[in-house]
Amino acid sequence: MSVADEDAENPYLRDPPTDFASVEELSEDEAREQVELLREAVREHDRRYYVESEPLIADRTYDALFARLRDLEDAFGLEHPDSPTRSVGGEPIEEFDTVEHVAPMLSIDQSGEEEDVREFADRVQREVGDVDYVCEPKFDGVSMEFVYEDGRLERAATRGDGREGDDVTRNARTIGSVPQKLHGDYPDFLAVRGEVYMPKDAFQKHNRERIERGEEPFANPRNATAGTIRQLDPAVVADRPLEVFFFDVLEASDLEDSHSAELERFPEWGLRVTEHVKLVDDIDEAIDYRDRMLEARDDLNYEIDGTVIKVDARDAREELGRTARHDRYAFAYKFPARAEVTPIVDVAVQVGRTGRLTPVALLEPVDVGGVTVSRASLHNPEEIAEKNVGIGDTVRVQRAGDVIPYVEEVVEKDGEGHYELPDHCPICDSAVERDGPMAFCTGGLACDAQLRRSIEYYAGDDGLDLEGIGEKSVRQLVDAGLLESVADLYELDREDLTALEGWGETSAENVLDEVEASREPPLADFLSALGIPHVGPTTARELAREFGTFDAFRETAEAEPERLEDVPDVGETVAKQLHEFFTSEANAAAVGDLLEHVSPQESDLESGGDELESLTFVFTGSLEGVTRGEAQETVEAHGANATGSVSGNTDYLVVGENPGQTKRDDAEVNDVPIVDEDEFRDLLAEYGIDLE
Ligand SMILES: NC(=O)c1ccc[n+]([C@@H]2O[C@H](COP(=O)([O-])OP(=O)(O)OC[C@H]3O[C@@H](n4cnc5c(N)ncnc54)[C@H](O)[C@@H]3O)[C@@H](O)[C@H]2O)c1
Ligand SMILES: [Zn+2]
Repeated sequence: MSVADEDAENPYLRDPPTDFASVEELSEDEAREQVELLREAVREHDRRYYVESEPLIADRTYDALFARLRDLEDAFGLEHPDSPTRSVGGEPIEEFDTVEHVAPMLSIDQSGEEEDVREFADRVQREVGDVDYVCEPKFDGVSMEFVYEDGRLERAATRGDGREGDDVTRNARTIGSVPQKLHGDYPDFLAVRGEVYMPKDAFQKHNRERIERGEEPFANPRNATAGTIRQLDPAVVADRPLEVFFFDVLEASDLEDSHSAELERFPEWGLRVTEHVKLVDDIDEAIDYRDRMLEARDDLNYEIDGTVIKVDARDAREELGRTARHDRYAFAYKFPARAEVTPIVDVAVQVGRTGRLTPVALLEPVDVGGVTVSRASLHNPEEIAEKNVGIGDTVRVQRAGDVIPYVEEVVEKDGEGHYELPDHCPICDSAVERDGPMAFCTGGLACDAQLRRSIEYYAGDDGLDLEGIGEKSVRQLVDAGLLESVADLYELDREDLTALEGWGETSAENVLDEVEASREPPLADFLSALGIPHVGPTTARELAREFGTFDAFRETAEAEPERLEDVPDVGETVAKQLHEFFTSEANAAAVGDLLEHVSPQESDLESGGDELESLTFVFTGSLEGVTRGEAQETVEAHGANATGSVSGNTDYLVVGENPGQTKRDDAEVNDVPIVDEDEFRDLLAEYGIDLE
């Protein structure tokens, strides 16, 4: 079954409900059915959360689904050993060796309600009498096992499914606070549990760099940590600031008789422990502790999502035992979600393709409409001034549709005045100029950010769609000095490419083939690929239809821009943009360079009929008799759309030699028919269209 089918049937995958009718209102059959769907959905959420580090839903929502599943299983006697309520989420992933843990690494029973905490304490009291509790922050990071033999770090593994995890020892060795060797009088054998995390300030700094480099920032420090610890290249891990707090002994050749005594020895051995550990002698104090930590939360340099209350004495712990999912001696008292209102920690500046600077607020992670966000757009300097937003202010964050969240208003003003954009570009240091409400870097293609984005755009979906040339490879090529202009794409050679890290013969060959095949692009694609502001694929198609050749179009744009306004989609602003683009010396030179390598074809968009109207095609890989561009042009000439990426609206994915994997995956997911070149030709023939 494909994911698309699952989505249609399973209501608990995307935007699931969090309120449920009481379990008594369900018939047994209904309960069974809901349990099945919930299990399937929870497994999928576990996979996305633990394996992909890209959850689909907010933690609160997940918790609600999980609680519902458990309630139904309890109420209708539907417990089953394979249910996700009976295990710890997160299958190990293939790229790492799988290792079995010294002792099971379980989850913790948890709730945000005081009454549940008291119920936990009552049960402990009933089973083992009065106890002391150790209270600790509940770190929101990635749980790991560390095994020391004769004081040496032998192994570090992720929690995985609780029994087996991924061996990430090489990565863990790059974390400064993970000792390679223990000090003092350590036990011969020691397996400890710790939480690896990214400190908040380092997270914001790292996200800031990602934003400024044009990469997708991480949603929150936990995702950043999970994504980092599973990096295959330890050098990448070493580059990212991770830390660890150790918080439990899993097993040791020599054990103290209480958890607190154990924790006291950790620092002697060189194992880092939070200073916030507190030993208390009743549950009221443990509840007070949580309330105090909730207040202290924003002042800590690490994310915590609650506190953990643990029975201190080892014999009482053992008597309490464990379920398949959690140890019964501990309980997590969770914090409420931070909602929509949050402080701005810093501002990063993103430089776009046209040099436009977009200030992005870096936030304390906050829940907005069920999704954790840690950055929000501030749009432009004028808006910042109007809203009077500054670093340190507490703001309300909103999301509109799927676009990135934005800062709506200041709720609490911390200082005076508002954030001012730098007067030099953070990437290339050229002067920044204001144009109306917006600010631009004047560096042009001398600005690495603009250069990279222009190349990405040229090679992207709205441009010539060169597979294998994306954000990551462009950065690599620009950093290596191989691309100083878009036109340099056509000067790449095999030796340059294979010398780059991570490039093999095949990937180099594929990229060179793609570039080679793009030398005679359809005019519309070429116009769109130039990345002229306001000229996307649709407008480009209209322009191509109107002018037929690149030269005819350019001459008009240079000399008679008013005439451009006759073209559908083109108004005064766009006409002016086009005129400015082609009369700018830098752009004229860049286009001139490109035209040394590329000859846009004369457009024959007018010539066809509308036989294929309402169909959308996507092409991948190289076709035999024609270039991909020509095939696109042909279907477009007959009224169809040709787009760069597969979605639910795509009708056919046409697959040639060396096709891209992403498009095929997307087609599978969206149930889009995949056809090869012959089938494609047959299809056209049915409409009386011949592909030359
Ligand atoms: N959004 C989603 O789709 C999704 C999917 C799966 C899980 N989740 C979220 O993950 C959480 C459940 O995951 P979990 O099973 O890892 O539980 P958890 O992370 O909430 O709690 C258990 C973990 O707490 C950690 N921990 C931190 N500080 C600790 C301390 N001082 N002492 C002991 N342990 C400490 C341990 O490493 C342990 O792995 C829930 O909050 C759930 O919402 C979300
Ligand atoms: Zn710049």
